[in-house]
Amino acid sequence: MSGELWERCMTSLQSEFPAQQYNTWVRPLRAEDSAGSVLVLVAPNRFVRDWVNDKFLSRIRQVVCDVSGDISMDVRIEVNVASNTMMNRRMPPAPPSPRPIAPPPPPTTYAEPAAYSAPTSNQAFEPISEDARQARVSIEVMPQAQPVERYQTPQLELDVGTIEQERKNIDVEGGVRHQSNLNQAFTFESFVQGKSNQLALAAAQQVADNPGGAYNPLFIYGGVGLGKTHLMHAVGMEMLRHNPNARIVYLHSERFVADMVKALQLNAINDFKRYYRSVDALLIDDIQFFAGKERSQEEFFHTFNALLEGGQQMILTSDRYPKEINGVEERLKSRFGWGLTVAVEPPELETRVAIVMKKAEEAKIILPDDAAFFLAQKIRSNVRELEGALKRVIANAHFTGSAITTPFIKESLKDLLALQDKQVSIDNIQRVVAEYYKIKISDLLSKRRSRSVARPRQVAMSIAKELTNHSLPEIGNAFGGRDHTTVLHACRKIKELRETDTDIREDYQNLLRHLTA
Ligand SMILES: Nc1ncnc2c1ncn2[C@@H]1O[C@H](COP(=O)(O)OP(=O)(O)OP(=O)(O)O)[C@@H](O)[C@H]1O
Repeated sequence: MSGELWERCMTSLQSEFPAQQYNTWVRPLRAEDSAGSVLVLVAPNRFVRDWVNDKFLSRIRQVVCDVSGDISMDVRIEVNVASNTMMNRRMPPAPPSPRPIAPPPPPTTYAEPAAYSAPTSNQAFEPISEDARQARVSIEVMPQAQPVERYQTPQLELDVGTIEQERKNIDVEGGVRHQSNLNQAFTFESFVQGKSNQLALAAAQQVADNPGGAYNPLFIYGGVGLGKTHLMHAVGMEMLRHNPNARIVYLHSERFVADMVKALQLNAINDFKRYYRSVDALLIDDIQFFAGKERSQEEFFHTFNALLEGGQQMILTSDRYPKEINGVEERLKSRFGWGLTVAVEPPELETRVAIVMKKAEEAKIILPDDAAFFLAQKIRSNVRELEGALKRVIANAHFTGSAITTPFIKESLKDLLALQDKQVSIDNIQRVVAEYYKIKISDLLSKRRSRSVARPRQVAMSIAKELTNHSLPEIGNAFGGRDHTTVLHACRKIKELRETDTDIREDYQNLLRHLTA
């Protein structure tokens, strides 16, 4: 049986499985050419193999029989784990850089060997002196820095107000000084579990308990402000709890790029390489920012291979599924999927309520249930927005000395809520959806049934149901006098498509974001 047959089976499975399940369990399976009626699938790790064997094997077999036209059902599926040899085959030695970098002009104030004082920002990597390298000294007794040019990389786009730099976790080992940049508030305990994130949470916990194991790299993807960074830090914090000396480095991918550019300028690329290859765990956020940065991708590719071979854990996040990141080399994208890829979805109302309550508890404020519910119902775009709204309410309550109640929230967030109420009318949804799909509003209200109009209409109806308080008959009426059952059908259809069709899911997210921003 051939890989080509499996490709066709995958297409069929993609249309029937929810996207998250498909992406996590089916998509990483590769077919090996095999003789007769045996289909050999290769899973990236034991976890995926066992899960597929347990939950999906009979369905996969059925689909293989259907697609191959084997009505006798005489097909055997074997799921194996990628062997080391296979992994090695898939990791050929990297070709030389296609674009050799011209040596940078010598910096005027740079003295060799470089010596640096303790980091002052949350940058991850700083070259240190040869003396320090040989001495393998601890940070407390590091020789004072010479006045030399320092890395002045831009500040990370993080909530630095809440980030406590973990200077404790700076160590010098083999001449490399590590700084984790972990946010101590982002732990598993402070992460609220819901349907939208339970798989990602379970995977993150597994990685924390068994770093460098079967789920390497762990790739977490999903929309803005949904907890990807939080989960990634939680793994790092948990690993530190198990082993306080673990060298864990978190950084935004822009930081990796900036550090690399500086290292090139300062002729310190070997220090840069040594730094990133000597960690126990490397956590890189928003990997999509590597798009178009070829030299950084090249460097990261080598780092990635070195860490994987060394059994060091990597966790990566992105706003989209690895294969869908444009401007990133194929060889990197395929490597992103070698471990475990999990999605975080926007939380449903109950989870939003639980998150608001948790954040209120952390801030030590009393938030009545109805007030938490009100906030969670009103702010749906993402958790960061929700948290921002709660912070505003808390600040207002401190300032005025008032108790936090639903009327107080309404008053405190008057402008925000007015803006939302104004924006999220059915008229506005129709306008935004029509613009998005480049059709006329009148098409949405018409009787036209072509796919190019019918699908956007269903999307618009479904969003109207989600974002407004209008009843199904009211929504039907607003869409050219349609029956409430048509609206109900549209909502069901779009819900189903959001789980199976990446385009619709992204369209829907984009529209929601736009309408609730
Ligand atoms: N399930 C959750 N439980 C508790 N807090 C959460 C949860 N999800 C998100 N948050 C909080 O929401 C805020 C934003 O989360 P985070 O920064 O992890 O989002 P993100 O997905 O990495 O976003 P971006 O793509 O913009 O980087 C953080 O303060 C985080 O603690």
